Amino acid sequence: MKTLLIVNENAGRGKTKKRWPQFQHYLNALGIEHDVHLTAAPKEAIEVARMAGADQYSYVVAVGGDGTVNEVVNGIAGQKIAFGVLPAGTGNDFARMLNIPRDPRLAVRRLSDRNHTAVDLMEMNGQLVAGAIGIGFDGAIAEDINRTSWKKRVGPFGYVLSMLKLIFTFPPFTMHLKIDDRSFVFQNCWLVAVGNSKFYAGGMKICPDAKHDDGLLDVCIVHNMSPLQLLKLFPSAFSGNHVLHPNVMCLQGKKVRVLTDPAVPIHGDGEILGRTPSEILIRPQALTVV
Ligand SMILES: Nc1ncnc2c1ncn2[C@@H]1O[C@H](COP(=O)(O)OP(=O)(O)OP(=O)(O)O)[C@@H](O)[C@H]1O
Repeated sequence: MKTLLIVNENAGRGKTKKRWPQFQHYLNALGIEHDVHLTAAPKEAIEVARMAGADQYSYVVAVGGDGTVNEVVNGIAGQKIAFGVLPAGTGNDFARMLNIPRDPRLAVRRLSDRNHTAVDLMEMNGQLVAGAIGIGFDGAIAEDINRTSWKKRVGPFGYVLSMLKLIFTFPPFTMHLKIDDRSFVFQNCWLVAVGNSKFYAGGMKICPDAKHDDGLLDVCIVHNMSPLQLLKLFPSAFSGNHVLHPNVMCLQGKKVRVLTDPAVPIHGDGEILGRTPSEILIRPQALTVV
């Protein structure tokens, strides 16, 4: 069984370069034969993973964080390849979703078990997303973080800084939402999050009831509140208790359409995916994870 490891040494704010030899030590100790590709630039992992089937690989493992996971998952789409992850990023929400340990020894041991599990994926405009899609305020925060590279390097602190910067200037929007055959209109909407996983931004439980293998999209809408009310609500997103607020609504479905006035930014697992309108579909059990 040929295994390819795609390693992003830049992940984890550059710490993966130092941690990677530890992973390699345990891979060799457990006799996992593998080839290695070290990425030289953003998006390269997509192209490398895209060629993996033609090169006879049965397993492709991302070594990095959620950005690397996203690139590899998109690259192997449509190929008969099982996906694995050795978490080495900052947030590691995909690994958290599957209880994959951060400790290199334990993570490599889990990989060596070769147990397979099927995981749902989301698809938006031809792009696959494994964790969560954020539309509106959340998308604007992701845009701000991606614009300012040092904010990426300070992890969750960068998220909070961008949030504080934007909370008093971001204009809430009108949203027409269609979930399967149900239609809704929300005024003064701050954000809508669509989750396959409950985890986002390094452990925040934005869609706390989301399950990665239930064939459903979980939708969380935050609307009709002042900037100060939103700020007060924010810490409760780490426990998932924000959904108890009367102006937070949770829904589920298989197809979500979002139309907003004005158009607002969208991110998928922290990567910018464009602006509304958007259509998000669930692809049940689309990914085999080892
Ligand atoms: N050689 C490289 N140089 C610079 N950037 C790279 C390189 N290889 C990959 N990248 C980019 O690094 C970015 C960050 O990687 P990744 O998301 O895996 O780590 P992270 O941000 O630390 O983790 P997380 O997303 O879990 O918080 C990705 O968007 C990827 O495109």
